[in-house]
Amino acid sequence: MTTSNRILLGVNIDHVATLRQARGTRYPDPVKAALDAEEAGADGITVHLREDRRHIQERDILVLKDVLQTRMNFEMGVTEEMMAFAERIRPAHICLVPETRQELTTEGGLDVAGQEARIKAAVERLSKIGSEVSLFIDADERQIEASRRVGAPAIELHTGRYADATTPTEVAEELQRIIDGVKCGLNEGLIVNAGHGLHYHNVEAVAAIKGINELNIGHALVAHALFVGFKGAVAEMKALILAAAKH
Ligand SMILES: CC(=O)[C@@H](O)[C@H](O)COP(=O)(O)O
Ligand SMILES: NCC(=O)COP(=O)(O)O
Repeated sequence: MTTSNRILLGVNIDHVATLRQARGTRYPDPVKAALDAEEAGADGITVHLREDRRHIQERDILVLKDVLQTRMNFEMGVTEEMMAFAERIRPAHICLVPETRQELTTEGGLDVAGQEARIKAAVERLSKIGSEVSLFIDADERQIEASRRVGAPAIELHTGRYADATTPTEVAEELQRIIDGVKCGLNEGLIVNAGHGLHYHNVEAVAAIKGINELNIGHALVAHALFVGFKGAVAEMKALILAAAKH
């Protein structure tokens, strides 16, 4: 079991593309954001090619594939279209996420326990291209155990419920759920990442959990970048999580 204090920051650039797609312009370019993020200390770049293409486009992924200095974490729904695209791109990391067309954002984790055969087949197929496959799941023992059974080397715990919690009791309960999930994942021999809805005001408690490998953060960084620039936003977040992880 790993319990090191080292923690990585994966910068999700989806919402740079959201702004571009709002007007159908060529700017702002998520590729530039990715390169700035790397300069500011990002350990990896996360992109979610949604089925409805509301933000990231194929072009973004193709260019990123050629220019990234770090590594790409490609988030995708479990569909034949995405599987074929991933096989073409061969990203270092792939995170399988649940997707419904109408959702505002990713609501809840992938139901691995409820569709083990389908997810196992996807993990096997994507592992063959050399990608490290991760499953975006709720911090739920049943889902974590199923993730190990289907052969995924990594999981990403969905921190959205923690981020959305409003009362101190609710925040403490949701944080505890993540702490227990990390412990369970490590006991199952999995690499444990976390993300969704993390912000400058709520990230420290999660970064302080021993054994988390990487936090994936996007929306809050893009929002803060409006005021301090993308490099500044990433550098601030990186400093915050490294300091929290040291304690
Ligand atoms: C899976 C995940 O948590 C991110 O990819 C997130 O989904 C990106 O933002 P949207 O959900 O708004 O597309
Ligand atoms: N997988 C979570 C992610 O990449 C970033 O989510 P958010 O910070 O944009 O909510």
